[in-house]
Amino acid sequence: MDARVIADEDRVPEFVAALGRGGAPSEGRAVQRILYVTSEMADYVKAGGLGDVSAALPRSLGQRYDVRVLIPGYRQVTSREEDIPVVARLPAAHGLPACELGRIDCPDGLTVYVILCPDLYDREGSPYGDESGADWADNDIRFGRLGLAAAQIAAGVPDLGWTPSLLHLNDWPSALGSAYVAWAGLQTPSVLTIHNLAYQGLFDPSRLPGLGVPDSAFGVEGVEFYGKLSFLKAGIVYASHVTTVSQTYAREITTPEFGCGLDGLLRKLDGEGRLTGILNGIDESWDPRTDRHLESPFDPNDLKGKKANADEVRREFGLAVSRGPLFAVVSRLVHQKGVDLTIESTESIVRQGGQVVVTGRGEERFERAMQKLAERYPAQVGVRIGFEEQRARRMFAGSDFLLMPSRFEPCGLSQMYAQRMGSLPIARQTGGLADTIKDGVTGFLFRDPSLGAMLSAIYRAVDAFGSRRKLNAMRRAAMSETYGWTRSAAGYCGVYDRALAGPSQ
Ligand SMILES: Nc1ncnc2c1ncn2[C@@H]1O[C@H](COP(=O)(O)OP(=O)(O)O[C@H]2O[C@H](CO)[C@@H](O)[C@H](O)[C@H]2O)[C@@H](O)[C@H]1O
Repeated sequence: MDARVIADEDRVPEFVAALGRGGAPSEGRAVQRILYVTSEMADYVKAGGLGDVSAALPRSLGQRYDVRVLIPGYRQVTSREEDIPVVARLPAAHGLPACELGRIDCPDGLTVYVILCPDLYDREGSPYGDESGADWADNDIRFGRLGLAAAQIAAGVPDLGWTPSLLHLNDWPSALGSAYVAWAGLQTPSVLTIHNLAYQGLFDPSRLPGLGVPDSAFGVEGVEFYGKLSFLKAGIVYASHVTTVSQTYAREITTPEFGCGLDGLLRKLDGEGRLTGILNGIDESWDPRTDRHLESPFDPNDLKGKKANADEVRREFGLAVSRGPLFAVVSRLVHQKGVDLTIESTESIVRQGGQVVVTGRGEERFERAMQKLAERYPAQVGVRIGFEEQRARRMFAGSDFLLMPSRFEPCGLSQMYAQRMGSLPIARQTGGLADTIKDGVTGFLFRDPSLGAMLSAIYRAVDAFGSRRKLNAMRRAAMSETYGWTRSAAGYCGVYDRALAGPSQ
């Protein structure tokens, strides 16, 4: 069945007006329908930046398209919503079980379809693993089911009354969706966004039959990656268009240094004009004038309130009262984020009269090393292992600087949140960090992933801290940067429209 034929027949010109946002589409023009497929959505569950993006981008695109979200029915979703009405049933295929499709209508008008399959999703833990951090052993089935559900919806599901014109897939957990579409002979175009190339969803080939991967697809031209099945590679091979979350990262991933073994394939895509970098935005709730989680509001023209937030953060982390600079770390504690460099630089920061507050969760060795620093310098270093957004907000608002020495960073959101809250990022010049921080104007960039390079950026920051005029000028510049979703949404519109127009465009 050609899903695009169905899409053109089913006109919904009243859609935008019904949402009360944007203008009505021009007379007689069909509103294209986008199914945004994701494994995280901050409304319900967030393990990292993908959750933020999935909550904001579909809403932002709602002015132009009829965008609906598809997510697995994790416990965090089903326990939050009273009764989720079942709107369709999706049949089993291969080793992937049958499931029901629920529908949630968010108060702001966004429709979220939920895959109701308690055996796969109703568990205590994160979307990807149990409470100890170990990946679920059946993640191939859990996320194969997500990709297949997307393709089944694209094929047209009886009773649903809605068939997407395009699938927008995100990262490896939904990437198999574009492969299922291709293997079923559907014409529905798909866009795959890579939020992090380092996570590829690799599985043993013994899993192929359960997922219904055709033998012919398991080769270098298809879904095989060094003898394993790669969900992400499947998405890259079969999607109509691939995007990633900054222009610099889009260039970087075509090189062996950042390409995680997929740079050859990505270079080919780039050569065909099928790889695009679109910077993420941040939503409007990140505003120090109105954020009710802060101790005191402030704005670029009146920064007095920032001090009250700093005092509160010091209290919360049990640090000594101080007039020195306060550095924050809000991060997954993993190699990508250069946490080892942060740990190594902390002693120097303390010697210069600074204090460091850390909130994060991740690899045990980094968690332990951070906690050791806090034990060694209890008045200067505070560490909270965990993930709590409100604390993160207070830290961005209260700190003077954010440490983000990422080894690679597809986009990065923390540095944008920090700037909006007047905290100047000290970051490596890579990926989205290079695209969102102006060195010496809104933050401090360094090139080499080395302690020496990071310390020289920290010295520059401490120096700026010594001049109230310079510091406040930089804070004002950082707070005035615009990182809204409008610009990003326009980028996705361009990509969608090209993919919808077909391969020859
Ligand atoms: N302990 C904690 N407590 C509270 N909040 C915490 C936290 N640890 C992290 N966060 C928050 O989680 C989010 C992390 O987003 P990032 O974009 O910085 O990184 P992540 O690597 O997860 O995302 C990947 O996807 C995103 C989205 O595309 C890309 O920006 C990024 O480069 C890519 O690596 C931010 O909202 C941050 O504030």
